[in-house]
This record gives sequence, structure tokens and C-alpha cells, in this order.
Amino acid sequence: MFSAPGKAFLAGGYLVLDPKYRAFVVALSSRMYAHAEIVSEGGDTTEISVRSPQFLEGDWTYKVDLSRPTQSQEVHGRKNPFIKATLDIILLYLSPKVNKSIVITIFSDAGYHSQTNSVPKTSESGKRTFRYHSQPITEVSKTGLGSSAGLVASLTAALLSCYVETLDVKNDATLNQIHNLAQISHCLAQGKIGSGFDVASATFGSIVYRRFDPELVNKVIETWDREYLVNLVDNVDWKIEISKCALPSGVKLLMGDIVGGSETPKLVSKVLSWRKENASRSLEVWETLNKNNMSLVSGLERLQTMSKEQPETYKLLLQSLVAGNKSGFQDVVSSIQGIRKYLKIMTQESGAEIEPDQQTKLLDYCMSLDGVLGGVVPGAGGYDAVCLLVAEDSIPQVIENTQNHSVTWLDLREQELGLRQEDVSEFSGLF
Ligand SMILES: Nc1ncnc2c1ncn2[C@@H]1O[C@H](COP(=O)(O)OP(=O)(O)OP(=O)(O)O)[C@@H](O)[C@H]1O
Ligand SMILES: C[C@@](O)(CCOP(=O)(O)O)CC(=O)O
Repeated sequence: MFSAPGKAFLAGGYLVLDPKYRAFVVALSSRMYAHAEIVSEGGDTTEISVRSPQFLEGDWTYKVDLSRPTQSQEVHGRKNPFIKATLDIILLYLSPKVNKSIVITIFSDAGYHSQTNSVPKTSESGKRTFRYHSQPITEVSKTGLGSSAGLVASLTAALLSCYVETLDVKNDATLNQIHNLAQISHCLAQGKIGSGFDVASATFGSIVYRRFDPELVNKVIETWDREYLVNLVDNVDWKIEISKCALPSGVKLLMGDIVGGSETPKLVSKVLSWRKENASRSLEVWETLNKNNMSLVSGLERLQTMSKEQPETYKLLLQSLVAGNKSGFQDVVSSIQGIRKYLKIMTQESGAEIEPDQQTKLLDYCMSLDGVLGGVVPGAGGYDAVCLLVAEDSIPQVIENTQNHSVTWLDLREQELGLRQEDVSEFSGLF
């Protein structure tokens, strides 16, 4: 059984679509789990059943003729493009010779979806609780943690483990293989190529990320050429950059759900057409925003180093932050202010509601509270969510002070590890 984390995209939205710029993505404690079981081997067809018991009609069963591995058929006539793409790509890549019947079960932590019309169910061990929804997955509201990326990354690991007996997600080469396969499947299912930050973070955890050249993946989708696919997954250097980066100790991420929701593709197309029509102005905005994004990353790294090398001094700084003195964190505070300033400029000049006035008011208020280093609209922004960086000891006070501000703080935190193997016994009674 394997799991992948959800994400909060703190800095680098839009810019990261261009390989020139990097983004900072934080992996979260809300995870997606996939358990695979080989039911039989050697029959007439390959049958792969993917069950997601928390959702109504959450059962997609594909029959596959191994001589045509990309032509899988769902037996109920149901659609789940992310599951189908993952199965098709992995079967083309592996081209197995022996038929298998496989059952894969998916679980997703509560943070991914709105909890209305759902009931909790706990495993026999008492260690795992999931929300069971009365609607199909497509009708349950999402919170923006990247459920499809978590699904594709964990499903890729689970399905590969049915063909590669000793799959070890702690091995760098294996993790890279899973990342490449998951990235291709996710692009195929979306029918467009985003930067891939969500799949990278679902695989590698909290990272500073630079994207790959979209042409690499386009060619798989256009040709379905197996040799090209295998070479792309196993041998080609994608030139992505993935450096580990985590929040310093004592500083926590709070993610707030806002009533509403935004369509990322619409925001992206507005921003990109503004960028095209205003080349020199947008370059100026992109470069200054990038400087602030990168100084946020280096500011957090500096704090991380300080917390290890001068723990007593760092502890005193954190205590004064809780008391409202932010001066020891000035580089982080001012880079977050810079990020917001330039996202607001992009909002006003492109017409895409990246940081709408409603979020400006909320974030300004949050930033005035003791213990808050700053806050941003994550990812593409809009009406999905806000993220704050807060001293751990100030969290109860921040929650209390924002009670009347139309924001619901999600029950999650940073968990910097990407894909990991899980102890299946903790899930018994849920299958
Ligand atoms: N637990 C699950 N079980 C089965 N399928 C799932 C599950 N979670 C997500 N999916 C698939 O992913 C789709 C949602 O993907 P989509 O890209 O729209 O959202 P997202 O990845 O959560 O978005 P965002 O990047 O805004 O967080 C679902 O419609 C379904 O096909
Ligand atoms: C706008 C963009 O840079 C980020 C979108 O982030 P999110 O889906 O809003 O978390 C698009 C992308 O990187 O694929």
C-alpha cells in the first residue's frame, strides 16, 4: 500500500509554467492511499478494478487485451480519465505478457473534499478514519489539494508493485520512474500540460520545483509509441529541478477554505494572454515577483539552518514572534509582502482575479495578527483558499481571531515526505 501527499502551492504560480522560473510547493498531511492486490494470474484477459469506496459508484473496472494495452474498456460505462490514463500508460510501458486480475482500493483523507453529506468510518485498528460521501466523486466539492495528482501518483506506485515485486519508493531511481509515469498519465488525462508541480509534489513532497519541457510528454500523447515512452521514462533527463525545502521548525502552515471556488484554466488563459500582449511590463512583473518568491525560499532556509545551529537564539525569536515582534523574520515577512504586491498588480492589470479584494482584506487582517509571518492566495489564487505561515504557538489565537472572517481552517499541516509505503493492517475493516 502506497500513499501520496496533497499540496499547498505557496509561491511561483503562473511563473512556473515557464521553465525559466521555480516554484515552492508544500506537501501536506492529507494523503491519498492506494492498495493493490493480485487476485489471479494467467487467465484470458487482464482485469483491473479500481475501487474508491468513499464515493457513490466509486468502482471502475477495466478489461484489457494485452495485445492492445492502451484500449482498456470500462465495464460499467463509467469514466474516470485519471484512472484510465494511468492504467493505459503503465500497461503500454510494461507490456506484460501474462494476464492478471488486480483489485486496487483508493482512500483519501478528509482534507481533499468538502465534508457535507458525508459520514466518518474508522478502521478496526482505530488508526484510520475516512469520510464516506453520498455522491459520486465528480459531484463532491474539492478543496484544491490536488486530488487527481495524489490519485495518479499513488495508483502508479500500487499498480507497478503488481508487476515489479520489490518496488521500493525509498529508492531514488524508482521514485523518478514513478514520477515520470505519473506525470505523463496526469497530462494525458487533463488533455493539457500544466507545469506538473502537483504530480512532482505528490511524488517528492515539499519541494522547490522547475518544470520539464512539455514537448517531451506531448510526443507520447500524439504517437503512443512504446519505444519512445520507455526511453522517456527510463533514460531521458527531463531537466526538472526538485530540491527539498521544508518550513522551519516552529513555523506551521494554515490552509483556509474560502466559500467559492475558481477555475484555474480560465485564470491561466487570462494571465497568459495579458503576458503576451504586454511583454515588457509582464517581464518586469515576472522578474520582481520571482525575486520575492526566491527570497521567501532562502529566508525559510536561513531560519531552518538557524533553528539547527543556534537553537536557543531561534527559540527566543519564535517567542517574540508569538508576542507580536516580527523583526527577526523580516526577510520572510517582506518577501511575502512583495509576493502579494505583485500578485495584486497581476490581478489589476490582467483582469484575472488572482488576489480578489475579498482575499486582500482577509490576508491584510491575518498579517496584522501576532505570530503570523504572512499569507498568500496559493496556486492560481482566486476564491479557493488562503495559506498562512504562523508560529505554532499562535495558531489557537489566530483561529479564534478569524472566527468571523468567512474562512474555515482545514485540519492539516505540512508533512514534507512524498510517496511512502503504508502499513496495510491499519486499514483493516475498510476494504
Ligand atoms: N479519491 C478518488 N477516487 C477516485 N478518483 C478520484 C479521487 N480523487 C480524485 N479523483 C479523480 O480526480 C478528479 C479530480 O481532478 P481535478 O484535477 O479536477 O481536481 P484536483 O486535482 O483536486 O484539483 P486541484 O489541482 O484544483 O486541487 C476526479 O473527478 C476523479 O476523476
Ligand atoms: C497557475 C498554475 O501555475 C498553478 C495552479 O495551481 P492550483 O491548481 O491553483 O493549485 C498552473 C500550473 O502550474 O500548472
